[in-house]
Amino acid sequence: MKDNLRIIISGGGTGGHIFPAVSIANAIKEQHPDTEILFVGAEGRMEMQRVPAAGYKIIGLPVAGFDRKNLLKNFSVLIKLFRSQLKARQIIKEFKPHAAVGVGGYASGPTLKMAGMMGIPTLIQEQNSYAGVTNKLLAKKACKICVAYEGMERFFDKEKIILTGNPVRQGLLNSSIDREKAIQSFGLDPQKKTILIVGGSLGARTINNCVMQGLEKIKNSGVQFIWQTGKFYINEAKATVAKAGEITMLHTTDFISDMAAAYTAADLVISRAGAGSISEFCLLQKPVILVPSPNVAEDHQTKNALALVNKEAALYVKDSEATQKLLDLAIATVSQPDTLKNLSMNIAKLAFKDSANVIANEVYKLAVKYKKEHER
Ligand SMILES: CC(=O)N[C@H]1[C@@H](OP(=O)(O)OP(=O)(O)OC[C@H]2O[C@@H](n3ccc(=O)[nH]c3=O)[C@H](O)[C@@H]2O)O[C@H](CO)[C@@H](O)[C@@H]1O
Repeated sequence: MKDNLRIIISGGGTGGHIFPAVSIANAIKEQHPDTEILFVGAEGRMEMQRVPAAGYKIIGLPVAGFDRKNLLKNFSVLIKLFRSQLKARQIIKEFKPHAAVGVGGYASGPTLKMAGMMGIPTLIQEQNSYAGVTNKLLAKKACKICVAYEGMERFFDKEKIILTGNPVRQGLLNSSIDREKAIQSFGLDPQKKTILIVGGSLGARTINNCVMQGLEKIKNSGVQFIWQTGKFYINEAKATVAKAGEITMLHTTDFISDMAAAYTAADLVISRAGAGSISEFCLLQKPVILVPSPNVAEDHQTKNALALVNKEAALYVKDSEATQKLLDLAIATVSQPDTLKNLSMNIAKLAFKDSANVIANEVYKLAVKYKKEHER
C-alpha cells in the first residue's frame, strides 16, 4: 500500500454522477493498475449498489440534501452534513489519498471540502452545461475542473477548466453484441424496428405517462419498444400494461443493467436530456428524441438538449407537449431511414472520444505531484 498511488472518488445520487465516476476509475486502473481507488458515496443512495457492482470499494457518508420546501427539516440535514465532514476527514486520514475527484451529488461536498482543507489536490468533473451547487462551492479550492460544455467560465476560473466531455462507461463503447442478439436479450423480434424509451437513471413521470396512455397506439404501431420506467414507477407501469392485455412488442423494466445491449437494439431512442445520456448518444451515434426534464436546476436539461437540437443532431419535444406528440413522432420517425441517418451523422460530430482517459491523466498528474512533494 505504501508505494501505490491512492485516489478518492466521491459523489453520486443518480446515474448521471455515478457512471462518469466509475468510468474515470476504470481509466485510472487501466493506465496505472497499481493505483488504489476508494469511492465515498451517500448512505442509502444508488452508488452504494452500483459502485461495488462495478468492482470498487465504497464507504457511505450520512449526508442528505437540503429540503428547500420544508426549512425546519434542514436542522437534521445540517447535523448530517457535520457528521459527514467528520467521517470524510477520518476516511482521508486513514486512506491517505494523493488526490480526490468529485463528480457532483451530495457526498462529494463534504469529501472534497475536507480533502481541500487537508491539502489534498482536488479535481471536479461537471457533467452539465449549468454548474451544480456543490461543484460551484468546491471550485475555489479545486486544482482542475473538467467540463463537458463550452462557456463554463461563467461559473469557474478559466485557468482551471479543461474541456474533456463526459466520461462514458467503457463497457458501452467496447461492447461486441450484435443487433439480433441484443434484441433477443429483451425477448423481442429482430425483424422489427425497435424504440428504446429511457427516463434517465431514475425514470421520468411524463415519459411513462405517454407510454401508459399510448398502449393502444403501441399495439397497432408495428414497432416494438424497450421501456425503462425507473424504480419508482415500475409497479404502476406493470399494472397498467397487465390491464391492457398482452402486448408482445413491449418490454417493460425498472432499470436496464446492460445499456450496451439496449442501445444496440434501438433504431431510435426517446430520452430525458441528462448530460450522461447525451454523451452516450453522441458516442454511439444514436438517433434520439429528447424530452428535457423541467424539474432540474436552472432548466439545465433544456440547455443540454438545445445544444444538440440547434445542430440538427436530435429531435426535441417539450415535456408539456409530450402527451400529445411524443409517441406519434417516434413511431413516424423510426420508419424514416433518411431522418435516422442524418440524426446519427450529426450527433456523432458532437462526441468527445477520450474523455475518461484525459481526466484520468489529469488526476494522475495531480497525485504524482502531491506524492513527490509530500513523501520523500
Ligand atoms: C433528474 C435529474 O436530476 N437528472 C440529472 C441526472 O440525470 P441522470 O442520473 O438521469 O443521468 P444521465 O442522464 O446523465 O445518465 C443516466 C445514466 O444512467 C444510465 N442508465 C439509465 C437507465 C437505465 O435503465 N440504465 C442505465 O444504466 C445511462 O446509460 C446513463 O449512463 O444527472 C445528470 C448529469 O449530472 C443531469 O444532467 C440530469 O439533469
